[in-house]
Amino acid sequence: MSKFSDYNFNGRKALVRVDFNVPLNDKFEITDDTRMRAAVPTIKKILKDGGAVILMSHLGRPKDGPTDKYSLRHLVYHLISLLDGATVKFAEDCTGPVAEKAAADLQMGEVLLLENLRFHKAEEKGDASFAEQLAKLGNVYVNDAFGTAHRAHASTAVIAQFFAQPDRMFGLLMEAEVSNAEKVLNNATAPFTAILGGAKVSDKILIIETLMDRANNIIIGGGMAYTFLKAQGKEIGNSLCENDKLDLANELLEKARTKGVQLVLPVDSVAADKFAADAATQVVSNDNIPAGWMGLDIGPASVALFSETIQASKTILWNGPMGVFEMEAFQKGTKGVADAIVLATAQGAFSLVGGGDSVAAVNQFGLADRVSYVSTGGGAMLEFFEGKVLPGIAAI
Ligand SMILES: Nc1ncnc2c1ncn2[C@@H]1O[C@H](COP(=O)(O)OP(=O)(O)O)[C@@H](O)[C@H]1O
Ligand SMILES: O=C(OP(=O)(O)O)[C@H](O)COP(=O)(O)O
Repeated sequence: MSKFSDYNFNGRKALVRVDFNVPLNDKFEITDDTRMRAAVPTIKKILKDGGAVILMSHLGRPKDGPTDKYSLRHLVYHLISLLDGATVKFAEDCTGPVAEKAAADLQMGEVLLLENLRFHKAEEKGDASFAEQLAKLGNVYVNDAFGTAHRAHASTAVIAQFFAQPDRMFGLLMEAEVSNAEKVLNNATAPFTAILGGAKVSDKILIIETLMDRANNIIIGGGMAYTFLKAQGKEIGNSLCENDKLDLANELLEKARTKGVQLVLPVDSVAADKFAADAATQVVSNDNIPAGWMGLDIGPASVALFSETIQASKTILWNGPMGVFEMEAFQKGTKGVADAIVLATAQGAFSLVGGGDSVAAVNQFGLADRVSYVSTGGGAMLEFFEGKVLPGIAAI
């Protein structure tokens, strides 16, 4: 496999898959640019060599084609500033005549950002002819999207077959992420605690079973917890829940018991009467969320319970906020868990925090430099720790 730093991009148009799936607020402002900053060294090296860069990414999970909310156009000005004023052009589509003309007109030293790949259903389907159309835009392929390496999509995995060696490779971010994750995986000291939360329940619940082979403790908070609580017969009101995963949740609770893995669930929640920053709130025990209310954060007793396990751990892996930390009323749980991880780290534990929103939370609290490693990948990092070869890595 060719090594990115040894490759000379002079005169070449590099098609670079990045993960620019950054959080945006309702004014389309970027609230955390970690993933963009993390891709800058790769982009700069190609430009410095005398090459041109064509960036491909997804943003969010658009369901019905092009929508302004999910347009990568919102990222252009910030990208220009991160690249010290380099020329950044934008193509309104990632394939077809618009993209082809923009790529053909692109000059060496310039950057072209393509519109959201997921505006085409073919991307997530891993459609080979869509991948081939993307591949035609450049003459070398660089995968720097660690955060999306667990997806077998057209731009992350299928596209690689259209580039022969040495014209396909990982970028600097992907190299660094994989090497760090390998180091942690091979040197993890017990007790090993995985902390899961967030809102991508149907995806990430599937990871728990394999994680049980590695982790001594699995803490489950955030939106992920309520499927487990409901499976235990608790009243969760309108909290986030995957009703078709209730049996799986019960099986996982049973497997944890059999394997001697401590699966820790929240004991209380900050319940809200609506999903809004100005909602009425109350702290309730988790068997008692009133009908019509929803758990939007873990409560103080849960923070204390989780902190105890975290502080007794030597290796800590965290993906998924404990609540809707974007709203002030629901950020105490995430902050409390972050504080416990920082304390454990100061006492010698190795802590790895990953995922677009989890990293945004840690940055928001000013704690990013007090954990051992911040990863751009959430689901990707978890699947790596399951021992899987991620499709984006295998394809290269
Ligand atoms: N109890 C909850 N109910 C609804 N959403 C939640 C809850 N707890 C956390 N979230 C949301 O989960 C989102 C992050 O989930 P996810 O994408 O899985 O994390 P990451 O991006 O770190 O991998 C955040 O936007 C947060 O508001
Ligand atoms: O944000 C991401 O993953 P994460 O929420 O697990 O950190 C990646 O950009 C992948 O996005 P996806 O989960 O919509 O495929």
